[in-house]
Formats: sequence, structure tokens, C-alpha cells
Amino acid sequence: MIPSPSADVPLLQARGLCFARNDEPVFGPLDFALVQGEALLVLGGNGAGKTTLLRVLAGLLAADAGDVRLRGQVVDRDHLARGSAYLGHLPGHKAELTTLENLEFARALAGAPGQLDLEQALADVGLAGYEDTPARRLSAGQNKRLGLARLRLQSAPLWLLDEPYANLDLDGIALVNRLIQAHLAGGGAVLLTTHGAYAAPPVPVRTLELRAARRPA
Ligand SMILES: Nc1ncnc2c1ncn2[C@@H]1O[C@H](COP(=O)(O)OP(=O)(O)OP(=O)(O)O)[C@@H](O)[C@H]1O
Repeated sequence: MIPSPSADVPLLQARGLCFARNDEPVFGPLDFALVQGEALLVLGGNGAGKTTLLRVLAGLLAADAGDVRLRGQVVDRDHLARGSAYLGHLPGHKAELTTLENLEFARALAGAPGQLDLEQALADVGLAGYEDTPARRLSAGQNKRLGLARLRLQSAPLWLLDEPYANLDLDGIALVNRLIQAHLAGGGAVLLTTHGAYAAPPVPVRTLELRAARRPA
């Protein structure tokens, strides 16, 4: 079971977290914590390990050392996957399904209430009129918007957003900021990555800077 809420323990805490590939360190050891209503911005250049860190926190990759706690309890990868909502570089939509069908699928996976208005969810991310468009025909920015709509169907308090501003126009950047703000105001927490300074979260954030641990041969 995912641990239940408690105001005075961090929503997410990493201690001594390390990841290596073929014995080459990618990041770590990292120590950080994130409380409800807080955003943590993970900074670092290309290859610094930002995506890898988010994939570890989302339960998609196993850390080599250290532990991750949700609400104070050490959790395994299954719990991490269930306790977080991950928006990665690759949107992971079903290419042949329409945008609306993708949301229906995501809603079923998330066990979200059936009465949620998915057409409204599409409209909220600027995809009104694209209900019957297969995901494979979306642009990169539209794909990101569909990913943002899917994110909102999940009830996980921890959002892990990998380069959420990438591929978005100014209106899309403002949309990401509105969603982050609403999620934080609702008691959630957000960990997001960026290697650019072209957009930033709408709230004061703490930062975690990663540096590439490995040098090319
Ligand atoms: N699937 C993989 N197999 C092997 N090495 C990988 C793989 N994915 C990433 N790496 C390596 O791991 C390191 C960290 O990559 P990662 O994608 O986490 O960096 P990043 O900070 O997200 O970079 P970017 O800003 O370019 O997206 C890099 O050296 C990269 O070459």
C-alpha cells in the first residue's frame, strides 16, 4: 500500500541515491526531500542524468544504492510507479488511438472516475477539435499537451515532469505553469527537469544540480 498522507514528513525523500550503467556512475549519491506544495527543479546539461533520475523515481529503473521514501516509508519500484505520475520525453501514447481514446485508456489505467469529462480535459490543454485525431498525427507540442491531459487523470500526489516545457509555445508554457500551480495548491509536489532557462515554474523552487559524472571515452 502507498503510505497515507502526513503533513510533517516529506512526500518524497531520497537518501544516498546512486545510479550507474556498466559500472560507470550516472548520478549520486543524491540526498534531497520534497514536501507537499513544493517544487524541486533538477538542473543539468545534456547527459547529466536528469532523465535517469526521474526514471528511477518513477520506478522505471532500479537504483544501485540508496533509498527512496514516500511519506517517510522506504518504497520499492512498484510503489514508486503507483505513487507518482511521470511525464517523460516520449509521450507513450497509443499512436493509432485518437486523443480521446488515449484519455479513455489512461483513465481506465488510473482507475479514475468514469464521469470525468475527457472532452473538457482535451479542451483544457488546447486540444479541442482534435478528439478524433490519432495520436500519431499530433505535433510534438500537441503530443506534450495530450501528455499533460493524461497527467491530470492520475491521482498521484507526486508529479515527475521531464522537460515539461520542451516543444511548447508560450501558451503551452503558461499551461504547464497553471497545472503545476494547481497541483501544488492541491497539496501535491512536483519534481521537474530542465536544461534550459527558457521557462521556469511559477513558484519559488529549490534546485538540485546534476553534473555529468561520466566522461565520454
Ligand atoms: N538507454 C541508455 N543506455 C545507455 N546509456 C544511456 C541510456 N540513456 C541514457 N544514457 C546515458 O546516461 C547518461 C545520462 O543520461 P540522461 O538521459 O539521464 O541525461 P539528461 O540529463 O536527461 O540529458 P538531456 O538533457 O540530454 O535529456 C548519459 O551519459 C547518457 O549517455
